[in-house]
Amino acid sequence: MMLQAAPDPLMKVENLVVEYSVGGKTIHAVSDVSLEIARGETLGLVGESGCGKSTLGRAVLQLRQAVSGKVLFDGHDLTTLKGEPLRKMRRRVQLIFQDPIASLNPRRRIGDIVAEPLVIAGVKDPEERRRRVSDVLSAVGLDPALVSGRLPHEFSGGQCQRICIARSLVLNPEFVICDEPVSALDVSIRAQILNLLEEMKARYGLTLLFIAHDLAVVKAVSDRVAVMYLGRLCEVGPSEQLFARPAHPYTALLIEAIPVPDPDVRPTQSVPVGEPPSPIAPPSGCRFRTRCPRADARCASEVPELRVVAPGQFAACHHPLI
Ligand SMILES: Nc1ncnc2c1ncn2[C@@H]1O[C@H](COP(=O)(O)OP(=O)(O)OP(=O)(O)O)[C@@H](O)[C@H]1O
Repeated sequence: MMLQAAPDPLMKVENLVVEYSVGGKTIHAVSDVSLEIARGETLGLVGESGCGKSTLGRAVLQLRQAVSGKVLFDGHDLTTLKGEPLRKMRRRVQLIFQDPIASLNPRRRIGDIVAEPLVIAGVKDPEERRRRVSDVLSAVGLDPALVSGRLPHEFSGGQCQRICIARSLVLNPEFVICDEPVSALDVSIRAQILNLLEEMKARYGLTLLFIAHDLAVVKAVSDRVAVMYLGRLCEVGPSEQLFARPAHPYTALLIEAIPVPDPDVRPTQSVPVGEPPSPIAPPSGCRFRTRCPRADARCASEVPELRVVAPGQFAACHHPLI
């Protein structure tokens, strides 16, 4: 089923399937995922490590080829574009990575790093490049005169993430995929970077796909949230509504496991017991059934489709909680 987020979504993923082949075996990383992201929206994508979040993000950007399915950006199917038309489209879609320090070339100066997308995009006038780099560095809270001539190792993790954000915004993209943008950072500066992303979103009119395993972070920034388990979506809905009344047992367990700031209050339940099954041989029917307290025979034989459980909220579960 298609999940209608807006009459004219900026990004639309249809029945996307992405697999890896390792040692003759197939890893089912993303299986039949459909999603829509409205213009100006932040969609949070959550799930345990290895559930396919990054693979989905990379497949959206065409950094990983999908086995099947479509990725429609502003009406254009990116999976069918090649060469210059794809490069043109890609400039409108950018990615911010988890590890800011590792994603900056240690031998290049900050000014050149941030200017690189402009060079690749063919902005030939050095004066224009300097102006755009200076504008975007100021926007992310760095002084262009002080930082442009320096090397990445002279900056902290938080400052490096600011530089990465500047680099991703220098071409004025419309859509940005933030893949765990704060998980490698010190807890004390995570809020600053999240605030910066919010500010940049407003200033540049961005639409964001925000990938994270940390539900508290996703809750803070997302308009809607999509929950992924072992390559499939299990629930999608407006953020506040989904956190207040989760429908999928997996979402409920993830929410119950969010650490509470008060040390005397312990989470009532931990993240689902045990490790997720292997994506090489995912369980039949509902992939969550082997760890689900509500599973029965039907869950083993029938793949649950995403169905409406409340206005704007969808869950792929035979026994939803609401
Ligand atoms: N390049 C690759 N080659 C083979 N298998 C891969 C590759 N990248 C990811 N995988 C596998 O695909 C599955 C999905 O991985 P992915 O990194 O997309 O998940 P994730 O939810 O983003 O996890 P994490 O938060 O740990 O990055 C995992 O089983 C992973 O081991």
